[in-house]
Amino acid sequence: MWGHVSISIAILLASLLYHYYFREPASVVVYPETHYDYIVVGAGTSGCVIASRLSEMSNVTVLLVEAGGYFGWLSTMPLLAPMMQGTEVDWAYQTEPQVFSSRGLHGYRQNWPRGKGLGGSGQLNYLVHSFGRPEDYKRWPKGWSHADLLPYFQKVSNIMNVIPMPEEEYLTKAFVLAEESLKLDNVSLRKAMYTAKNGARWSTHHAYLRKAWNRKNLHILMNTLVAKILFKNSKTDGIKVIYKNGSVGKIGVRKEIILCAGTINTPQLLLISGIGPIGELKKHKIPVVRDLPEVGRNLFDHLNVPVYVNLRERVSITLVKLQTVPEVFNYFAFGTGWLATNGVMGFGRANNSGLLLFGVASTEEKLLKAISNFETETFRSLFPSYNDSMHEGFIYLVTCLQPKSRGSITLRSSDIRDPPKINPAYLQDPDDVMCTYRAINFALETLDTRLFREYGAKVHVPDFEECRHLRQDYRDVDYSECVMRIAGLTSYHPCGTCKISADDDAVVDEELRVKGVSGLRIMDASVVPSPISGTPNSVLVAMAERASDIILNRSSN
Ligand SMILES: Cc1cc2nc3c(=O)[nH]c(=O)nc-3n(C[C@H](O)[C@H](O)[C@H](O)COP(=O)(O)OP(=O)(O)OC[C@H]3O[C@@H](n4cnc5c(N)ncnc54)[C@H](O)[C@@H]3O)c2cc1C
Repeated sequence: MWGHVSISIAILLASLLYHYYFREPASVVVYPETHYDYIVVGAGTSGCVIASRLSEMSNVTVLLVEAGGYFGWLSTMPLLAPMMQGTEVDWAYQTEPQVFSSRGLHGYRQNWPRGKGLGGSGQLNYLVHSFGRPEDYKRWPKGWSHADLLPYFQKVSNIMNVIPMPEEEYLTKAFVLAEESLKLDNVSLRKAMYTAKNGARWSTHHAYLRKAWNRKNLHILMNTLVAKILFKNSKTDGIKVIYKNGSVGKIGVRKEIILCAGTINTPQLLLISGIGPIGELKKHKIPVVRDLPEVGRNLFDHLNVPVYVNLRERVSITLVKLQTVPEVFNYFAFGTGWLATNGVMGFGRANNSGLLLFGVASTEEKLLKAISNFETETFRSLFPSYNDSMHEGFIYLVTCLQPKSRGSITLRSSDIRDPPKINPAYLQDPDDVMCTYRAINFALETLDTRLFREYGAKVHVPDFEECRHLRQDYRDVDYSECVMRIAGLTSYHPCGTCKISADDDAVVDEELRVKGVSGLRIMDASVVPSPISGTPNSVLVAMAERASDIILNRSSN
């Protein structure tokens, strides 16, 4: 009898799991209707929030169009996120060769991964949570001040399940305690926060879209590329789409199209649709709908300098420690242990200097070289643990939080399938060099504190041929500059290419409406007007919540 009961329970559990994970949600469609009230382009961090909130109104119809499909199980494990880069769920962009940076990377190009599929880059990212600093928003236009966004930040912290790194961790403790000993202004060294639930990734795909994807008034069209926005007398008429099989279609819109395709693809789509600097449109023989000179400009990103710190004590995460049976068992049975985290233990700031403490000592050469695009010599020089999976240490990712360099997105061709030209112009502004140098020194100062000294923390100084004529010491500004121009890496935070502003030079107004046309808004990282002193994902979720209220003419609740 007990045998039958166990089998029945097993079948019940299996069918529940199957239904939870594999059943196609009712909103997913293959053949869309001819018209919708709202069309949301891109199911990434922002698009999932917008589509979910708009479809709460049962009297409107919403279509969410996404170029990719579902992300696989790998995306659920926080620590394995880098393994998805370069796969079919990544747009796998590369920047143009950089003039002022990236000298230790193949072709002087940075890899710029972007998520492709339900959840977008939020399904590929490292889950670090931050809302930046209140003063960041002083430069933002009306309606987007820190006070305006605060109710949304509070709401989002719950919905996105923001949690801290585990309490008992050695490196976190050393990092947080270091704050007391530092004689720096506005310093804060905190335990890193991230968005996860029961050891698994928690993105807007989970927190918003999954809650909405059985609604009758929401349709989700996957594996479909939006190729162009169509206009009739400067008012949006619909979208031109390319389906997976290559066939082309048109879908009409009654109220609004909301672009949520991200910092790179949103300006690309606008340009191809005839909205952008007239010179760029003419160069590609694109009929002009609206001359908007700022489309694609104002591109900014944080440039991270990886500073490796050797440790004497066994207090970091090494590959050997990760591959033990209890570690793997604890993850799969209880959703705990290092595999359940993103490995980021501390997040620090002192004025415009930023620090992330990544506690994984081992640097798996094949994977990290593939994702960073580092040349072998650069990689081996930076990371003494490249061939030793037991080496103890950690990586400080050091950054200037308010970079001044600005780059651009321009077209390679008028075909949406051709990747646009990405030029972040890292370190073009000399102030960014000094700002990054100060951040490196901030990192060094944290190491000269009690617990880090007890752990035997000692900074590793890379021996780059190009910097050998200089004093091999990060405290030497010329040496630090040399290293940052060779080894600085994207932090994956590009924003700003369709900035919000009340000024004439803006792409969208304070209500996110694209200037000079009607029925078109943007809500994604491209509208962020100036850098956030932290990570952008949670800020975008809050902004998308506010954008939904603006579109539906609701107040915050
Ligand atoms: C590797 C990596 C690590 C990161 N780590 C962090 C972190 O730890 N913390 C943090 O806060 N931020 C992090 N970020 C940044 C953060 O994830 C992004 O800023 C955020 O996800 C951007 O959201 P978005 O809505 O602007 O665009 P996305 O989330 O990129 O969404 C855009 C969506 O639009 C779709 N799309 C694009 N073009 C088209 C088209 N023509 N037709 C149809 N669909 C289209 C895309 O496929 C995608 O799904 C990271 C990013 C990456 C890539």
